[in-house]
Amino acid sequence: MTITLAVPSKGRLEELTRDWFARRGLTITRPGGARSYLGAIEGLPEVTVRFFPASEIARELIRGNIDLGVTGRDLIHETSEAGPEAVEFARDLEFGHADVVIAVPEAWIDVTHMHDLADVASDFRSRHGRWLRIATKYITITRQHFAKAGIAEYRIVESLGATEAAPASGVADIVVDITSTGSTLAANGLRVLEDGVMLKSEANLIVSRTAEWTEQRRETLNTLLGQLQG
Ligand SMILES: Nc1ncnc2c1ncn2[C@@H]1O[C@H](COP(=O)(O)OP(=O)(O)OP(=O)(O)O)[C@@H](O)[C@H]1O
Ligand SMILES: O=P(O)(O)OC[C@H]1O[C@H](OP(=O)(O)OP(=O)(O)O)[C@H](O)[C@@H]1O
Repeated sequence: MTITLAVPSKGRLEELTRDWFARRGLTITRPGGARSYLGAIEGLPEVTVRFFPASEIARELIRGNIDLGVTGRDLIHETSEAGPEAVEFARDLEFGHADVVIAVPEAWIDVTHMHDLADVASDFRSRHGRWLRIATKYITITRQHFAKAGIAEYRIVESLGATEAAPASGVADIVVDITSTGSTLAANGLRVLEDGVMLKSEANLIVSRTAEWTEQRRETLNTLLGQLQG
């Protein structure tokens, strides 16, 4: 029985995913070229490969529309609070490492930890006449983390790109974003809080728990996972 494997269609994860499979003897082909969204694995006709953006892979795994896929752990957590329960993280692929972090302007010298930020947030409105603004595309993760930290006095400014520029341009006060080398944050005069790592992420081979797993389809999955061992 056929199962569907979703592979990132572009960006940093695409080539690394193909390399990872190739090192385990499995060649992912894309016969229609870079604009085609359908592929295959040589020698495994029961696996259909589909190419999607990494964020769509997360969404469709959670919904059960695809059976397994490669995407970043952060995107599963961000897509829905229930995301992590809807999937099984089957293999850490050991690339795409990055942390979702809270960063503040370097000039905020007294703000080094979340409890300092809580103080800033609670005073912000009386001092500045508005709520503390957080620029991010990680809305779900931010809400969850701030709720756990007991911080409710803030506003999210949704950012779809160049998040780190938001404080300097006056669009927001602080940011929640993904970082690996830290150079983008540093270049924009931002510093990660000492307890400001909200999530550690990496590329992962992820199995949907909500897909329809008949015995035969589970067998195909196990054959594929067996080939990817080691
Ligand atoms: N600097 C980085 N270093 C390593 N991994 C990163 C970095 N930035 C993002 N990632 C990871 O890459 C994945 C996102 O890939 P990509 O940006 O291709 O996503 P996408 O949803 O396809 O993109 P787009 O937003 O352009 O549609 C996420 O899982 C994220 O954790
Ligand atoms: O900590 P760093 O190594 O500086 O990486 C962080 C940056 O990477 C991502 O952006 P993007 O997808 O544009 O990646 P790019 O910076 O690699 O182009 C992310 O949104 C950060 O802006």
